[in-house]
Amino acid sequence: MARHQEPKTPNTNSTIRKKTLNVDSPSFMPATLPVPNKTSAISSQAANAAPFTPRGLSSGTVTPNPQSEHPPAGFNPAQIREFTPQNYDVSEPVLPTDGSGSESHVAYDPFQMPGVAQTLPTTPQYNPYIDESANMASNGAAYFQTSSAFAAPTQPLQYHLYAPIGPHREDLLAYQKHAHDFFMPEALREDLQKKAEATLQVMPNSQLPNLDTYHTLVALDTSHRKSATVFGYPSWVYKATSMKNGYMYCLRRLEGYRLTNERAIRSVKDWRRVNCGGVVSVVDAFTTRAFGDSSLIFVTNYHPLSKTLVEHHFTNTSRFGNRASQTVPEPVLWNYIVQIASAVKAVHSANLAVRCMDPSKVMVTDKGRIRLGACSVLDVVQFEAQRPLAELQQEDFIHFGKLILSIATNNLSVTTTPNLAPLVEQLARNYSSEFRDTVVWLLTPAQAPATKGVGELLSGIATHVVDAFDSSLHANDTLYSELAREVENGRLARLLMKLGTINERPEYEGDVNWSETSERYILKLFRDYVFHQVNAEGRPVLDMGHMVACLNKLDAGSQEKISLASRDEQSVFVVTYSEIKKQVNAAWSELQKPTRR
Ligand SMILES: Nc1ncnc2c1ncn2[C@@H]1O[C@H](COP(=O)(O)OP(=O)(O)OP(=O)(O)O)[C@@H](O)[C@H]1O
Repeated sequence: MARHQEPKTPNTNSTIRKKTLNVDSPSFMPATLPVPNKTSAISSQAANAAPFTPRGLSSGTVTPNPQSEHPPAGFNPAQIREFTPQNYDVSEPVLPTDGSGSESHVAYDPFQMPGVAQTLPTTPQYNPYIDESANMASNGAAYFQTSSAFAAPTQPLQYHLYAPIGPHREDLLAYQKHAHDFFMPEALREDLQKKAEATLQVMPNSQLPNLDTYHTLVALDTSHRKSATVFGYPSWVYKATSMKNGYMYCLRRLEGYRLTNERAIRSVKDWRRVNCGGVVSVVDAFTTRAFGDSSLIFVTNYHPLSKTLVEHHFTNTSRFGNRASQTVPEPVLWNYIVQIASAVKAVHSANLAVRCMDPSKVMVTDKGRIRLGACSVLDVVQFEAQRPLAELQQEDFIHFGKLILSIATNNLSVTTTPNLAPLVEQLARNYSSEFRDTVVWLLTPAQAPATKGVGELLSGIATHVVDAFDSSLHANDTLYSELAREVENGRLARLLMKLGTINERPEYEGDVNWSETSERYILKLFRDYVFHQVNAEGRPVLDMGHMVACLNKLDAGSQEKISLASRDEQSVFVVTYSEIKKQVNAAWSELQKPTRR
């Protein structure tokens, strides 16, 4: 532990002797304030305690002497209920900025909106952010514009109040907060971290070649068995890094494919126009001999840790934790139907056809989120067939129906079953007639010359589209609230980095006591105040809410005062967050200075 030196000229308001500082320490109440009339409730200890009168508030020097102010033995401020907590002490005196030391008792209500105050035009409001407003006048004008249309003066944003953005389901009281209320939910954080890890994963001693501008290939196939049923060629899937931009992409390799017509591969560029949340975006296609054969490569967006519908519903345990059951719930299937219908709409509007909707080529990229994963492949591979677009688009509805039927009946051979009637009948056991009718509609070809359109499908399932839209709005709200919480993290991280470079610095420009002297000493005590407090039993206070609140107030430079006790408990400095902020910035600037020669 570092030695403690008393500062030579600390920038403080007052100094008193004090026994213990803990998180419940009350703010001092100047003797001139009216004493609350609570005689019946006052404890004997509090009644006997000498009223604290701050001395030399404006002197700015430390005089650790006053024996008369030493509290009686056994004095425990934590037991005194009558003291007002430090946060937003409405009776806290406001020190004049001229440093005269005289006190004026302007009641400050931080929740009083200026526009609401009746007496506003005549009574000057105490502005706790006076420093910030000065700064904003110079460099924040673009962000905090004052509209002359409103008569009431605007107040700067109260950063440290840390407003939680709703909607909130739980009706919790203000104090009912846990550490996780301040941070991202564990499940979401874990999911994002796992995805980042998967994205950055590399294969040591990989024998896989570099392809065109793609390097660091990692195989994504979990089985070594390859069937050619879907595309007519065995296919392999890799994750790769682009040399051009450093992003990861998914490469699908069709083994043994020989390109005979250049126009076949050019058809892929039409797929770049399709921008839909239900389709894995197609980026490029090229041929290569890097694998020792003639292979066709499709480049698509990479969705880390995604699974195919087969892996998700037809294997024992899915990535999202639920045991794959024999019957997939109907709401899940409606959700799939809505998402695929939206994808089909986007593809058909781009004058293309999906063509491949095999369950092994539809990706589950997140909980309840699916994407068509192998678009454009059959356009190239079956280019020579030159089938009319209208015919392919009509066929999409049948592929769609077979996909849903396959998941609903837990049967992977639907695509090769000639007679689907028994499987359709099976739907009646577990699903509504509306669901069954929708599947039948998809599977039944239109009587020529009539054609089916995706608009017709969407109006038929409109109520389910609205349900899916509503749950999407809820999911969006939830993520937005999470985002709002995380917004604060960047500021706190910067502040912690600054404090980390200053606190306990072993040496600066030959001065081994640099971090312990002058205003840096206050920063050391501030760190103790934020992170090293103990409760009445001497146990560490691990209240993250306290830490987050302190750092936010420091970042905002609040005028709220706190008392910082020296480690030997002989001195206490009463300082505002605003002063500590100036000290952090001063020490940080000093560290940034060029080296003295
Ligand atoms: N765009 C993508 N982003 C991330 N992972 C993907 C992407 N496309 C496919 N994958 C993953 O690659 C793996 C292999 O995909 P593939 O299409 O080969 O499925 P498969 O079940 O092996 O089918 P088949 O037997 O027809 O090859 C799957 O786990 C799938 O989740």
